[in-house]
Amino acid sequence: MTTNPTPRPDTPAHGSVLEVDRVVVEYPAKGWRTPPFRALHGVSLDIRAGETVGLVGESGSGKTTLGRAVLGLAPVTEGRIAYAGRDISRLGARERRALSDEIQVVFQDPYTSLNPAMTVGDILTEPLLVAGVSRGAAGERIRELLDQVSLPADAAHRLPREFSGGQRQRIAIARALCRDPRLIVCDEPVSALDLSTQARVLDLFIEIQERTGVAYLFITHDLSVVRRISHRVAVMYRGEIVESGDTRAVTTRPQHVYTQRLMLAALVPDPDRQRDRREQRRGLAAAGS
Ligand SMILES: Nc1ncnc2c1ncn2[C@@H]1O[C@H](COP(=O)(O)OP(=O)(O)OP(=O)(O)O)[C@@H](O)[C@H]1O
Repeated sequence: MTTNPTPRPDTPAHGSVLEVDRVVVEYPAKGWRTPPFRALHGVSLDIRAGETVGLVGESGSGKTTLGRAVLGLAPVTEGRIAYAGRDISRLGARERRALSDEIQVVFQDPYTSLNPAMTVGDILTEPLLVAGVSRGAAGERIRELLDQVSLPADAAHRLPREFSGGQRQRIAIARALCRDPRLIVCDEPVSALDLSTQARVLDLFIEIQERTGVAYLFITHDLSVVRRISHRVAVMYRGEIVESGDTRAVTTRPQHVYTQRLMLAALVPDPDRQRDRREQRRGLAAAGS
């Protein structure tokens, strides 16, 4: 991250919002000759109220699968996932829908996660009406939500395609906030954004958390993002959490050989990121001139 090096506050000392206890996820076999694919091998993790836990690891290590298991979108074969002390590992569709007041998601791609045919107002109204909020109260809430994510009130009348990637991600965040969730699964929510937009959207996540006390399971492959946003970090490798702890400790003194490799890989300059940084520096120079 380029801006705002302020460290995250201390880990909040509240009870667990989410407890993942030795969870195994197996995806069904593709054919009768192949066995089911075990994507998670007994993963344990907890997230406290108001806390951000970053989940890092290489592609295919199981980060999204864990997020999907929390959301009830991947089958929990063994183990238990508890939300506020209640087992949510194997809920029926109706119970799961009721839980969407409490657990929400922001996906990676702001270009596909919003219905292109709906105005922003309709996108935000839908979950409110489903929750039984009146149209009048929904209108008021939408103005409040747009203000919270720093979008103008007239955004409600426009379509997603009329917004930039960063603005679309703000709309997705507003949608996630509609029903005051206590936990948001954020699956690579800034990966599709350029560096300066990433920094602003991360600041928005942090500001919302400080105001509402929402907790984040923050999935990312980017260590600079995890350092910026997470109180604690868990490192995944081949379906297991191989190391976890305070972000600063894990990222400055990694103990597991895989985490050490991940840190070393992050030091190798990435041509796309260098180009981003050059463009950002040019933009800042132009703005200052
Ligand atoms: N629906 C599915 N059916 C079968 N296998 C799957 C399914 N979804 C994911 N997998 C497999 O599970 C493993 C973990 O995938 P997952 O998407 O959770 O990893 P990830 O760490 O999030 O990767 P990325 O960073 O690339 O998104 C991979 O081997 C993947 O191929």
